[in-house]
Amino acid sequence: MEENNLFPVFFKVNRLQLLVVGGGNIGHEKVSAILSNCLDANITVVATWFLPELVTLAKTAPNVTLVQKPFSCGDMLGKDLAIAATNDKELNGFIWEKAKGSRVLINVADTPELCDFYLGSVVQKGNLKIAISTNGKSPTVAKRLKEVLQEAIPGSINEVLDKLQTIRDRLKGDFTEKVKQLNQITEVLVKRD
Ligand SMILES: C[C@@]1(CC(=O)O)C2=NC(=C\c3[nH]c(c(CCC(=O)O)c3CC(=O)O)Cc3[nH]c(c(CC(=O)O)c3CCC(=O)O)/C=C3\N/C(=C\2)[C@@H](CCC(=O)O)[C@]3(C)CC(=O)O)/[C@H]1CCC(=O)O
Ligand SMILES: NC(=O)c1ccc[n+]([C@@H]2O[C@H](COP(=O)([O-])OP(=O)(O)OC[C@H]3O[C@@H](n4cnc5c(N)ncnc54)[C@H](O)[C@@H]3O)[C@@H](O)[C@H]2O)c1
Repeated sequence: MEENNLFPVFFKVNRLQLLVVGGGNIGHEKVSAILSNCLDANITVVATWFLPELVTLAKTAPNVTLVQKPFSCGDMLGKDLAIAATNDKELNGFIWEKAKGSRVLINVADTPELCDFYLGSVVQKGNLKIAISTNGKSPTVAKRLKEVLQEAIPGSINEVLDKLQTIRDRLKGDFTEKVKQLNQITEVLVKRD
């Protein structure tokens, strides 16, 4: 079996600078996926034309800038993450080269082998967030699994998290003692009878 070496992390995209090149279906899909997690994400979208839905969406987000022009190397300046989502594979490869030259992490939407990271399918229940990846095998399965988990996890999980945070802040004792107590309190979450 092929190895799955992906290491999941959760980015604070309102503290990073993102570049998306391409404003068609995929550019729109990626920007919309980011904004549904963080409406104040900092995103510059560079494209020769934009899908009207993306123009409408950008108006709802305070830190999204649409720049209508062909991609140029300077667009990579000061960026932390980039997504190449144009319909030109050769151009996407060129954007990848520029990102690597600037040490910017990049996702090339049509070429998983060139991706430093994948976008995940995201389950959200208040403060709980679960990101799903199929190692690029089937984003559709990731989407379906998201639907299953979204249904299965009760909305009350957010209250549980809030209460646990209060308890966590109140607990006295050294670190080991706190961890022991938190594990005892949360044992019910995994108990089967
Ligand atoms: C999870 C999600 C996040 C997001 O984008 O928001 C996501 N794709 C989603 C949906 C989706 N994408 C595609 C379909 C159509 C059916 C199909 O082709 O399967 C559907 C389903 C649909 O839309 O119903 C087509 C597609 N996707 C990629 C390629 C290129 C290739 O594989 O070569 C092609 C073919 C292009 C072509 O043929 O032209 C590549 C990638 N897509 C990824 C993520 C990364 C791997 C994630 C993983 O490890 O599982 C990766 C590798 C890179 C990346 O984009 O980060 C999002 C779920 C949204 C949700 O949760 O609702
Ligand atoms: N990762 C995924 O989830 C996924 C899913 C489906 C398709 N894809 C792939 O993604 C690619 C994009 O597909 P699409 O449907 O969004 O295409 P599209 O035709 O809808 O949009 C293309 C975009 O690229 C821009 N563009 C083209 N040349 C440019 C340049 N020189 N500078 C700046 N912008 C430029 C256009 O202005 C436009 O906004 C395709 O290769 C497709 O196979 C990826």
